[in-house]
Amino acid sequence: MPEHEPAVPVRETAEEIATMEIRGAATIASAAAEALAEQARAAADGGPTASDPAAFRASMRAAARTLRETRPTAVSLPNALRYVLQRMEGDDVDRLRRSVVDASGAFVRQLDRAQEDLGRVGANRLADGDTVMTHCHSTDALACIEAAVDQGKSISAVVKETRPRQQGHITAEALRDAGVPVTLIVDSAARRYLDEVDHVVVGADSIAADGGVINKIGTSGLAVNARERGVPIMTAAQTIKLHPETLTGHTVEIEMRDETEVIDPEAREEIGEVAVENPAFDVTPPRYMDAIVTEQGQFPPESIVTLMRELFGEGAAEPWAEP
Ligand SMILES: O=P(O)(O)OC[C@H]1O[C@H](OP(=O)(O)O)[C@H](O)[C@@H]1O
Repeated sequence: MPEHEPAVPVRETAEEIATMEIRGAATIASAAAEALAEQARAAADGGPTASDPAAFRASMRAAARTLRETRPTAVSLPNALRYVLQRMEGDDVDRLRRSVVDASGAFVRQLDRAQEDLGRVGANRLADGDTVMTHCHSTDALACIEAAVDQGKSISAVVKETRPRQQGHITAEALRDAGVPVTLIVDSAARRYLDEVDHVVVGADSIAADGGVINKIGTSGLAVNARERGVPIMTAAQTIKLHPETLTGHTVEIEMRDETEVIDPEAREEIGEVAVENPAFDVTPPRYMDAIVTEQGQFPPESIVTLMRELFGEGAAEPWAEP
């Protein structure tokens, strides 16, 4: 089987995911599904892949591998690739192309619907007059707060800036646009402000079979503090965040990012011989999380395995693997 260089839009999307120009687990998933549709169009358009179904399929698998290799932690990415590639079918290139483009469109529509549905579920947990605390920027978490506002509830927010990349700024802007009064704080002020907060709402990049929540670094400390203060904490996560490989004992790889996100080169030079580490995510044990809110309703973290089995079976196929 010849090596296939993915089409330009796939390489561009992969680069944007790796550099976090495209970021957030749900956004990464829809960008990856759309990139596969672009690959299908390009592969059907010319060259050996346009007339050879086997070459077309191989080019789709190669594109999926390129996208898969960008970032390791958010399972929404491989789940998106699986969804599209498992629906690739047909004996000729035209049918194959159509099946990929249709599956990609269906995936993205499903993603949007799921976010709307989970938003309503999460909103039901919030009461009029509540103050919520957020961590990082999660479109699933925002959907819950925005749905509560749409239900006519008055909600305020304490937004953690979320070092090192300060995605909290994106959350602050989004909430401000939704008419939510926002107080932006540094991460280390979170415990102090928990006394003024009714709910903590976070997203997830992956959810493990034991109910462990893998989310932006700092989530686990926030959850432990919230429990100590008696503030309920929920994770808003569409079911594409469920990590099927954890059903068979695999752990979720935590992405380690570059030290330049933590410290600028000049300060680094001055500090000299010390190690700098930059894990992007951590794991919150299920006992510190009150609920996982999905488009299928809310679940105690320990029971999420039942939903995972129902949706993903016992394993996780890798339809992008080389034959
Ligand atoms: O899918 P949605 O809810 O938008 O985001 C889920 C999570 O993805 C983000 O990761 P990163 O910023 O890509 O590292 C954050 O950890 C956020 O909580």
